[in-house]
Amino acid sequence: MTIDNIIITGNVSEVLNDILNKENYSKIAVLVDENTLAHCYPLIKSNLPQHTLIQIKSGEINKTLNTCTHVWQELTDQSFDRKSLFINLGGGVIGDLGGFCAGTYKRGIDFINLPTTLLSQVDASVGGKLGIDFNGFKNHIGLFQEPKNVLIDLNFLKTLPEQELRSGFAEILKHHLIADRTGWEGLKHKTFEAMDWTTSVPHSVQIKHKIVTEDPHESGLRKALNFGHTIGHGIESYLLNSGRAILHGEAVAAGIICEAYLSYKRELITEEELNDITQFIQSIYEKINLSDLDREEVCNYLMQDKKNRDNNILAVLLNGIGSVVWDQSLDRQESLDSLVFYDKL
Ligand SMILES: NC(=O)c1ccc[n+]([C@@H]2O[C@H](COP(=O)([O-])OP(=O)(O)OC[C@H]3O[C@@H](n4cnc5c(N)ncnc54)[C@H](O)[C@@H]3O)[C@@H](O)[C@H]2O)c1
Ligand SMILES: O=C(O)C(=O)C[C@@H](O)[C@H](O)[C@H](O)COP(=O)(O)O
Ligand SMILES: [Zn+2]
Repeated sequence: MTIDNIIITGNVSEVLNDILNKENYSKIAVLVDENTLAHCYPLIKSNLPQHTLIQIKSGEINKTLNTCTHVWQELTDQSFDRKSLFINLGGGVIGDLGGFCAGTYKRGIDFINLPTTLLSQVDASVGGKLGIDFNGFKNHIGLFQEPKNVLIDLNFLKTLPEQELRSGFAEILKHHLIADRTGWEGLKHKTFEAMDWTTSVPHSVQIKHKIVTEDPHESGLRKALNFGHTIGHGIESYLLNSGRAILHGEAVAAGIICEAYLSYKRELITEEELNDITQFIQSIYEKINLSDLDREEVCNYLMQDKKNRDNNILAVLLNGIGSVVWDQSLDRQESLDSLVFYDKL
């Protein structure tokens, strides 16, 4: 299946080779971490023309400027010029950071995303949001720039740990809640084990692609994709910076419960809809334990959310299932209340 520059294939190596044969890149770099080097690189290696491997350490904790410096240094040492190509072979951390490095090196060189996690296949590789964390704030420094191509191959998922699959599933769930009411009605009765990635990956890619095509730079509609992320990023950032890191999707799942609760409090969804969402998420994700003090700390992080304006926290809430409203002003007490609701589940 192909949507614009996104190709879903069962043979990523061949498709990549075809693309490279049509271009005349001066040099090629492939960015990996230790896991994608071991599990994903073997799937593309034999068909790749001469290239340089650049390796970084895995994990959100390394999505930082220091890691970028290492990448830019390698490109510079090996005289990569503006006709070079950068290939991101990995999950969302590799895609966000590698895309940021490529998009800024000599003011930008082409890059191709080969997403290897469920989360990056259904979300992070699509839409050109690139960046790194700074001073502990998520994606604080970055830019919008589209990859030349996104090549999605479900074969990569065969080696992905189950916890990572569950994390990626949170973004699939988000896509249903913000844009597909009918799909949610079917999904909510399923177990995680019954999920079929061959249908749900293209479905999610279609939803995300449609939104980012309409509003690439997040002036309005694209904020829908941030549902669950106001509180979710607060939880993720706080726990990362206090040495208790959890996965992005795990934080987003908790954020979805909190923001669904806020939607219910504003009478935007019914109690039954809220219950369906919380029960479904509770059946898939372990509860994140947050003390009173932790919840206060999480709320401090909300002040740096990129959707804010004039020091107002502006969240995205559900407006019925399958639809959202954005720029919804949120005060600290409401945010705390939503975290208390989550805690009491
Ligand atoms: N740009 C966007 O639109 C966007 C969207 C959603 C999330 N994100 C970002 O994406 C990041 C999370 O991405 P992620 O969940 O892919 O995490 P990740 O990139 O950290 O990858 C998860 C883990 O799986 C390993 N791995 C990757 N592919 C593998 C494979 N096929 N087999 C075995 N191990 C493999 C990685 O080495 C890593 O340890 C966060 O930083 C988040 O902010 C960005
Ligand atoms: O693509 C988008 O737009 C999203 O918001 C997708 C999110 O799942 C993703 O986590 C994104 O990186 C969050 O963006 P941010 O602007 O809140 O950092
Ligand atoms: Zn996300």
